[in-house]
Amino acid sequence: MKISESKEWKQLTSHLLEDIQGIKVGELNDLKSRFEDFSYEFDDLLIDFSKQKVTSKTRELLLSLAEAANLKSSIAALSEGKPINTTENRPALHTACRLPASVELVVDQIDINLAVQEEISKIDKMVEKLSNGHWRGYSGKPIRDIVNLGVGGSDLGPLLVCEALDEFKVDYPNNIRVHFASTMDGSQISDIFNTLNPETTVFVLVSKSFSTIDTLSNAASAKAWLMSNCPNEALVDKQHFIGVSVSAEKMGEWGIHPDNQLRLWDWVGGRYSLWSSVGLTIAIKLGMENFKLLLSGAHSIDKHFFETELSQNLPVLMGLIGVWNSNFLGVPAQAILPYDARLKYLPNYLMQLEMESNGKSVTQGGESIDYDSCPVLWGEVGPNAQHAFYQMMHQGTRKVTSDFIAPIRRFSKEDSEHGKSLQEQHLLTLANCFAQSRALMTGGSLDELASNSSEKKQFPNPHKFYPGDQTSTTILIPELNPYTLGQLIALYEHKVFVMATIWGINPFDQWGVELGKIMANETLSELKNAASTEKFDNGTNTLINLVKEGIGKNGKGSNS
Ligand SMILES: O=P(O)(O)OC[C@H]1O[C@H](O)[C@H](O)[C@@H](O)[C@@H]1O
Repeated sequence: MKISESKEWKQLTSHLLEDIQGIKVGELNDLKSRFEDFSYEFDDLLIDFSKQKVTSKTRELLLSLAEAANLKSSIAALSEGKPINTTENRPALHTACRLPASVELVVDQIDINLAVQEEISKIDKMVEKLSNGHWRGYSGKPIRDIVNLGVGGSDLGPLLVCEALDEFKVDYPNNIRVHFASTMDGSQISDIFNTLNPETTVFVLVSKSFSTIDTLSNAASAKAWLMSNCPNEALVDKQHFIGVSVSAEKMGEWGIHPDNQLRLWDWVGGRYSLWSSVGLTIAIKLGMENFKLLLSGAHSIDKHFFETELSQNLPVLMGLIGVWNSNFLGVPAQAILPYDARLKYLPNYLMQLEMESNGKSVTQGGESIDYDSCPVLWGEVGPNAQHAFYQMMHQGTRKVTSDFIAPIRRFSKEDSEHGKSLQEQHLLTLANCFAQSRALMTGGSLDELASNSSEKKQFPNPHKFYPGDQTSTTILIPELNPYTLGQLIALYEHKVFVMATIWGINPFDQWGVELGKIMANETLSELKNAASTEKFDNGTNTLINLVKEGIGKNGKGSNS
């Protein structure tokens, strides 16, 4: 039975019609105990749902929906390593990558934490060798630059963490820096070639499958760059390339030396993999201690998710409210708004996490669903987004729900003038964060606000009127550090799982990305073929033929 046919789903629909429709979220927030009733804490992390359009009854009915969808047993299946990724017949065990070393996790009679810990020691050794200057390039100089070549899940997680925690980077004597190149178009990798020294650069080829053309094409260019400086391929491979993949065979075929291979398992999904050897660049930049703190922050959320009753379980509540917004309130979009520029890659990271996991329209059993799944997610650092797309959120026609994310503490108190000024800037940022969620909720008229009058005008200027009634969740972390960032990311991972479970879909496969890859291969052979093509649709054929004919080569828009 589809979840939309359940009694609990129907009760939510009736609740919407009878109790919620016509109510504005701002009216709910007028109740004195609102914050107390709808905010939750775990460790020092606080989630405030008071600006969501939910009442106690909504919460109660959503929790019943979770029971009806067997959420509890699904959470147990996730934690125990049952093969819940049914289309690929394997477990989803990213949580195993952040287990404390002393804990056993036996799956199919094997303690998989042994394999995890073995890989962590290999990472540790590599970090040590790089940091003490013993890893040397072809000319004997110590390595200074590490370039992560990967895309999607093999790029976004390490990129997010390395950028967000830059202040925690290790001050190596040889001043090691990490860089990222993901796009197949060559722009990023050519910047790397223009700025780094081949003698002191190591490339980390991160690809779970080791067959992703984006990464392999960047890797091929990297090898060509190195070999134009040192024609000894074996030496280049040994001193300048590390591989991270499920397939030792493919890494070997490419030329990755066995000592430089880090292992990944098919039970770690790409977009859930930053906790594994995929996080090598994180460990290099932040050091092993911080990498382990990141893992333990995530593990604290795993324990909370696996062990806490549904009504007090943060990812469960986040997921259920997400379902309520998508399926009952009909909110099609979700904005991710970190009020801290260090989290600038969080929106991109969550776009992949949520939309690649839950952007599906069939159940685990292959049946079409008759309700919406993943909303459209997008985002930007909040203060910048205020000057860009908030206009649409305040006065556009679309419903949007937002996550406002901010650290409570930022700059430590310093007596210097600029220290005080930075403190002020942090307060200014928090003020904007809280004001924007309030403004989205209450709306109002600019004229009335400007005149400080509580009197409502009968005909407010429509251009200066804000309808309000946009919902949001506020997530506050005490401060941004490896532990709290681990918590934040794990929170979202489990929220995605909760939503998938309610919708009955598999969040761990991504068949939707395959068709385009096949078509790109066919298109490439046509582009390379000198004769004009008629193989595809008229529009596509024309685009291909235009490129072959070199249209626009001598016009004003060309400088080649
Ligand atoms: O790690 P790889 O096998 O190279 O995959 C890299 C990425 O590309 C795929 O097409 C998927 O869309 C992503 O889920 C994946 O993270």
